[in-house]
Amino acid sequence: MSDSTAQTTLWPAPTAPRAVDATVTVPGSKSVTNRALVLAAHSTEPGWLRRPLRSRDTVLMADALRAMGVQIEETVNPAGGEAWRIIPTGLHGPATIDVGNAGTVMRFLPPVAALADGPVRFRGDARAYERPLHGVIDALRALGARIDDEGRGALPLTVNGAGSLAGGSVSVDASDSSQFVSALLLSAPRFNQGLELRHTGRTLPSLPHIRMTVDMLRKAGAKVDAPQDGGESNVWRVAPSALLGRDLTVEPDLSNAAPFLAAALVTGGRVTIPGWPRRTTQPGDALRTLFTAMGGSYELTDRGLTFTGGGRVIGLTADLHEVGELAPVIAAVAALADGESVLSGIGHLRLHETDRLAALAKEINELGGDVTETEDGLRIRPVPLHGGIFHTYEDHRLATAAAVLGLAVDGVQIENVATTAKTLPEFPDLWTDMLAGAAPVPGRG
Ligand SMILES: O=C(O)C1=C[C@@H](OP(=O)(O)O)[C@@H](O)[C@H](O)C1
Ligand SMILES: C=C(OP(=O)(O)O)C(=O)O
Repeated sequence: MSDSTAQTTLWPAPTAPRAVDATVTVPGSKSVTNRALVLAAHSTEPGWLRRPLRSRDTVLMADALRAMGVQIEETVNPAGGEAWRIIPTGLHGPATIDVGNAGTVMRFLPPVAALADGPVRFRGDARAYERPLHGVIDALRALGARIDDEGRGALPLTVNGAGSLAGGSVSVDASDSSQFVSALLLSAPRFNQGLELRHTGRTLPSLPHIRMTVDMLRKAGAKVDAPQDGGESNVWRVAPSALLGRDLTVEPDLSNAAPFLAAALVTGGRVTIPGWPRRTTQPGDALRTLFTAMGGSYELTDRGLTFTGGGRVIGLTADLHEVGELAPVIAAVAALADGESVLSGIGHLRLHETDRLAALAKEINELGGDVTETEDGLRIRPVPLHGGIFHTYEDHRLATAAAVLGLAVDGVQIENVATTAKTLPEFPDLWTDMLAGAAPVPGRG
């Protein structure tokens, strides 16, 4: 969490003048958009991606695929939002890919590069060089790829693609990140022998994200056996096959809905998120039950999800292993609750955009809070907070968590709120519009 304090722009987080009552249109899912781009690049025919998320992580993904020869044309969707036409071509190097600090880009693309013809070099933000990539690098090597990583198991690296990859059986320890598994599965239909992946680690975080990978692979025509179907636990099998071009409309990013639903909870107000899917693999769907346990209630109708705060915020004891992405905002809500919270199962958050456990504890405590790090999570005792600077360590979810605290605490100043551009560039406007009770942003029909 060390290298981010150079940014000094401060955003005064608005306090909530009253209970919020707003409809907030949340842009598309990062995880769905970036998986869809990879699958479309592997397809045998062009595809459409409607209402994709346009943010730093997804633009990095699109630009990286373009660098390997994929055509991505950006058009306006007559039904609202954007529509990207993806025209797959023979993947090739030489190319240089900037992964920024996007886990999806740095993990999902080395397997794609292994299928490209020519060298593909990967670089990224300073933090990206600290995030683990060993699960992807070691597995690709075992499956036949040539990779120069100076023995680091991390960036920078060059994948010397040969135009095809043998594939076969491999064991992976993905306890650091579920993205190791998703990365290999997403490209596996294109491996000559497909893939049999056995997870050997002690724990496997973010299972909903792996289910999302399997679901999207199947919808693109891949044949996948997965533990979620009651098969052998910890083993995924993907048969070699062609993939279909899809016409896919991206769901709203439910993890990015977290701060807005949190606003309903902590102000005792009401927020509606249009387009909330009835069925989804997104981990953010768990917010319905998690925030209900913290004192709110919800209604899921054709209009979307309406979440209503109950006037008091209850502390939460929960294992967030499957939904770690939600932890920063939940921690902020917990700091405003009327009882202690213990969030566990999220040791892997130390490997995210920043060490999120250390950063949350430090920054909430700087505002007068009482947060301690445990071995695999956080213990949060609510105490009266005061204003101050909340450092964000170039972590979008630290910034949105700080905004939640700012609703109830005067004088919270968020350093570099623009870091929300990683997945939600519109965040400051959506937030102030919500507090003004403004209408939904245009673009989503
Ligand atoms: O596959 C994905 O789209 C993601 C998987 C998760 O990663 P980890 O398993 O590393 O937590 C999640 O936190 C990340 O934001 C997105
Ligand atoms: C962990 C996250 O991102 P990444 O895809 O960079 O891992 C996140 O968005 O919370």
